Amino acid sequence: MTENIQKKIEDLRAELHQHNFNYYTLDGPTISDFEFDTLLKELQELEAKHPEFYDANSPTLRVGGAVTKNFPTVTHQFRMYSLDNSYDFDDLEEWEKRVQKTLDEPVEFVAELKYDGASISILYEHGLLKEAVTRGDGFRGDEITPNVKTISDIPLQIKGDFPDKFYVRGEIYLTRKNFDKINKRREEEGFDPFMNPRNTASGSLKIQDSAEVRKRGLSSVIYQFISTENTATTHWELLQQAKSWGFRISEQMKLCKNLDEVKEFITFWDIERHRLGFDIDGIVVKVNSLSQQKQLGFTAKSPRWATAHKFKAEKVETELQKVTYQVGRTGAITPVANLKPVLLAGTVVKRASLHNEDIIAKLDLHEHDFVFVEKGGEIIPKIVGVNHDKREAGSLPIQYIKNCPECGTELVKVEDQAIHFCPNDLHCPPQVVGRMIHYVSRKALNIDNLGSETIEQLYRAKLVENPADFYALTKEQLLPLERMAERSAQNIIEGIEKSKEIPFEKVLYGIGIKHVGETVAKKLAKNFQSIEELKNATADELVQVEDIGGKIAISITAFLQNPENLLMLERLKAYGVQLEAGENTNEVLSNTFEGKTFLFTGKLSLFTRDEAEEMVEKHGGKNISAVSKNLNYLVVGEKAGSKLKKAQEIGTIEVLDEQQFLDLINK
Ligand SMILES: NC(=O)c1ccc[n+]([C@@H]2O[C@H](COP(=O)([O-])OP(=O)(O)OC[C@H]3O[C@@H](n4cnc5c(N)ncnc54)[C@H](O)[C@@H]3O)[C@@H](O)[C@H]2O)c1
Ligand SMILES: [Zn+2]
Repeated sequence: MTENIQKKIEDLRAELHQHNFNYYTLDGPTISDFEFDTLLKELQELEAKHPEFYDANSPTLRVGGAVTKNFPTVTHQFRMYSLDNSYDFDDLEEWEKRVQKTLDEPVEFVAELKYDGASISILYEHGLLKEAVTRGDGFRGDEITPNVKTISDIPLQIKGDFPDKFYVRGEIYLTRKNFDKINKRREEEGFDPFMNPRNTASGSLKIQDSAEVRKRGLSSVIYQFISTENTATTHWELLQQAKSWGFRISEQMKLCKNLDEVKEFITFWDIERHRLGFDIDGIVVKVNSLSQQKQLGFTAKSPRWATAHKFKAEKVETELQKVTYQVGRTGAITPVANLKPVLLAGTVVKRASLHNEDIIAKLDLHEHDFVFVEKGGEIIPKIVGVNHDKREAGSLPIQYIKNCPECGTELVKVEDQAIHFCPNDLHCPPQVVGRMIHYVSRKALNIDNLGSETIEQLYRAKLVENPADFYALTKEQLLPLERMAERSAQNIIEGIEKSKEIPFEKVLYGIGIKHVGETVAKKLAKNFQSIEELKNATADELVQVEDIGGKIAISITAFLQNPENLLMLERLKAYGVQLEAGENTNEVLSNTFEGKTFLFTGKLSLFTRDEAEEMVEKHGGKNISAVSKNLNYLVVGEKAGSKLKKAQEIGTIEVLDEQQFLDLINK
């Protein structure tokens, strides 16, 4: 019997460790928070009954995250804790009773939204942002200062009368609007969309390139202020002070005289949260008085002076009417469940994404099943289960389609992805239209008077089939289109004409080579002076360029070998579109570095990474992206990590500091 219990405890610990890893390190949880919390609670109860199986490493006693090898590790001066949580009011009342019992005096609470993102601790010294660190394992975290500095509502310097040294703690999160924007861009660039704002926010903070982090549009909210100086006596006041010094605090906090007021706040936001522009997963309740907080103290994992009341994802049952399939502009197929309309989380839901074939199989979905639909962290509702009791005898399992619903081409399934694609990228209607929409988009050829609707009309009227056709359009052809006025037709023609001045790198992005996003296009244009040069490059040569891996290289060569694409490029060139780099983007100053490869790592202080790479190129060298035997020089800034170690192991790579690099140029 005890053996069984010990095994049960150990299995639960192992399982929870794995989920922590999926959630914190991979940003890809495989179960819902509710399921996770239920397992954790089960373990907690078993451990309480069986103290003989105590283990300091148990997930019940430790914060779930970890430090990574990708950033410098920093030890927290003040530990970062987790929060006890629960899904019902009984537990909240229990918590209040314990608090009252310890304090034996009136207690005030602050109720706050529990923002669903990633926590951060930021150190300020003399009013300047000094260091930003993730929670990690609670004792030590990843130092991600450059990434946090890109977040626009986090002040780099503050004004007022504040302690010389203090920490603010807060949550970094993504608004739904910015989350949608990111996914739209990913779709345009041929990547899978991200799952939900929380994982995307957390993942964004771990990107190595802070310019890329900036593009994500992260937000912050500060919910704790820590210093050794006493500037206030309550948590509430501290936050108001923080606000006056320039920090963003939540607009929805409430000071509560008693638990009933807390409950009111919780009940209100359980409904109203759907109208916020961001995700919350519950309400945090804190004891307001700082001296009372001190008296209450901490358990191994959480403060006793705070607790979280979490919201359950709403779940409803409805009937599956049929499964249809959408073809995206990149050719990706998305199965969609069409549902009998049902009210869920404040909106009427008629459709739910089924993501891919594997998910349909895992659900074992049959025609006309009654399904459970949930709106959790994801924006789009998802089907989480089937009510087997209501399944009609003899109903058939859903069969995934074999051919493209738009053009009939047989679908392909990419090896390492669960998704099906229509490979007919040049003639499948949504893909043809998608490519033209991409071509005129702001970051490509920027023909802003030409909207997607007009492009669809032009395509239906058989006036355009690929970007080169735009340049043959006349005003007379545009005028008969629906809702087309003389003036807008004129603007479109002028916009098309003006796009001939758009530089090569943007054209490269615009022609829609799969996996060639903005950054890759820039790198390509830097390394290859014209489309001709690019055509002549082999896949091996392409992968020498930083940021270009095998998958991208193959996609580029395939694109540039296709006769239809070549014809389109010929025509674009004939119309005067820039298919060569302009002058002096790549002037060569010397050939000092000819045949030599460089890589920069760590925090650079004499120049930025972009400047450094440009210097290498201007002196005839090449930048590569990984440490290998092909690398000649590794230039290291402050806090260089794994790349330096690897270079030292290889042994043939010369390691330079920034000054030595400059000296090398001048030699
Ligand atoms: N689905 C999974 O596989 C999986 C795995 C691990 C963890 N989880 C989820 O994460 C939870 C554990 O994570 P945790 O330790 O970060 O606890 P938590 O997320 O439940 O609570 C602590 C965190 O809340 C955040 N927070 C947001 N608003 C706040 C506010 N106003 N005041 C204070 N803190 C605020 C802070 O970042 C803090 O670190 C689990 O209970 C589970 O729900 C899920
Ligand atoms: Zn198709």
